[in-house]
This record gives sequence, structure tokens and C-alpha cells, in this order.
Amino acid sequence: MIAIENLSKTYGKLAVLDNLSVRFEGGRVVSIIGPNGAGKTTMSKCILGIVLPDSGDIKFKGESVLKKHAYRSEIGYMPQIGKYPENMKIRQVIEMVRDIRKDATRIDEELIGLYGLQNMYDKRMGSLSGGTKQKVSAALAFMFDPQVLILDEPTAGLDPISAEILKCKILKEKKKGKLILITSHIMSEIEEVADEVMCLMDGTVKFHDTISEIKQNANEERLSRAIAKIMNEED
Ligand SMILES: Nc1ncnc2c1ncn2[C@@H]1O[C@H](COP(=O)(O)OP(=O)(O)OP(=O)(O)O)[C@@H](O)[C@H]1O
Repeated sequence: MIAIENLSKTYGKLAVLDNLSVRFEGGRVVSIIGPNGAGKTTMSKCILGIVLPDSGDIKFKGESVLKKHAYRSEIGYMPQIGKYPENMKIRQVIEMVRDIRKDATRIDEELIGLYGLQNMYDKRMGSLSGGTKQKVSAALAFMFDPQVLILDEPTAGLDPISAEILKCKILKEKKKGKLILITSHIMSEIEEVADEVMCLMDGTVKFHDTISEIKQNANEERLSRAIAKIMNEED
């Protein structure tokens, strides 16, 4: 569904993405891992069109997305830290986003219901706890039933029950054929929801395999050990 081809991005002298090529198919949950600063968020932002690469291409359903906008309505994004106008109430934020996306025909309010956000509609964003803000971000990411979801450390700050709700939602949407990309540092969570793991290191793909392939390749039962072993291998 998404093909990244020879993508490069530098910030000053720092090569964050270095000739990166990778493909992601629908009906899969892919966990994007890698050390802090490896370029995971930068890659996601390139897919979303928030960051423009220096060279290379990104194709969505076979068509280049560079300098295009329409495809973005097919991608739901949950940022690491959602930034919202402090004075706006939850209700107003949701209404504003729905107003921007008036064209949307399919509205999915399941997470609003499961998180009980209606009961907090009159709270201002600036007064919300970090976890509640995350719930608003999650509800917005899934709201327009997008084909692709990009979730940046989605359960960070969520209590265990709320994290569980999100993981169930992710698996439910995957079954509909959606592609879900998740950046996460939590190995147990990756093992629970992901089909594949893509590891970014030094701006390029260190490995991109299914969970069972990773364990097999490293000859380790535990995913965290297997990943640590592969990441520490010399090229
Ligand atoms: N707008 C920017 N200007 C300059 N440098 C940037 C910018 N955005 C990101 N970087 C740098 O690019 C590198 C990759 O950042 P990125 O946020 O993509 O990493 P990440 O893999 O998502 O990290 P983390 O696991 O810590 O979230 C970092 O060194 C970061 O400081």
C-alpha cells in the first residue's frame, strides 16, 4: 500500500534518512523501532507530507504522494504529543476537525464512546491530563475510518485499560485490511499487536521481518532479546 523509495532527508549536516527503501502492505500492523533519533518520526512525517524529503519518492497505492494533498485524507495520524489550542473544549476540537473533514462519509466514533470522552466534552484541552489528551488524539486518528494509521508511541501515557482498548481497536481495524504503522519502544506491546517489525538505524533499514522470523534469525525465544541481538550485530 505504501512504498518508500530511496528516501533521503538531512537536517543541516545530519543525515536522518539515508536512501531508505521499504514497502508496507494493507492488513498488517508494522512496528517501527530504532534508537532515539533514528528517524522514525521523520519517516512518518515524510509519509504524511509534513516533512519534505531531499530526494526519493513515496508511493501510496502506486502513486507518488510528493507535493500532493488528497491522499492525506486516507491517513489517520496520532502524534507522540498532540498539540491543541489550550482554550478549546474537547467538543470544539472534535467539531473543528469534523468541519475540516466535511467530505468524510464514514465517521467512526467508537473510541469516543469507549473512552467516555462525551462525559468530558466541556473540559478545556489545557486542563486535560496527558493520558486524556492521548485519548482525544487516538479518537481523532481513527475518526474518519482511514485506510492507513500512523501511530507514534500511541500507548505512552495511557493507563493499562485504555492501552488495552487501543490495542483491540488496532487489531480490529487491521482485520478490515488497513495498514497500521506504530512506533513503539515497548517490546511486549509490539509482540501483542505487530505482524512485522521494521528497525531503522543510521537512516536506513537494519531489518524488516515478521516477529517469528526475527526470533528465528536471532535464535531467541524472547522478542526483546532477539531484537537486541540483531541490533548489536556488526554489518
Ligand atoms: N525539524 C528538525 N530540525 C532539525 N533536526 C531535526 C528536526 N526534526 C528532527 N530532527 C533530528 O532528526 C533526528 C531524527 O529525529 P526523529 O524525531 O525522526 O527520531 P525518532 O527515531 O522518532 O526518535 P525518538 O525515538 O526519540 O522519538 C534527531 O537527531 C532529531 O534531532
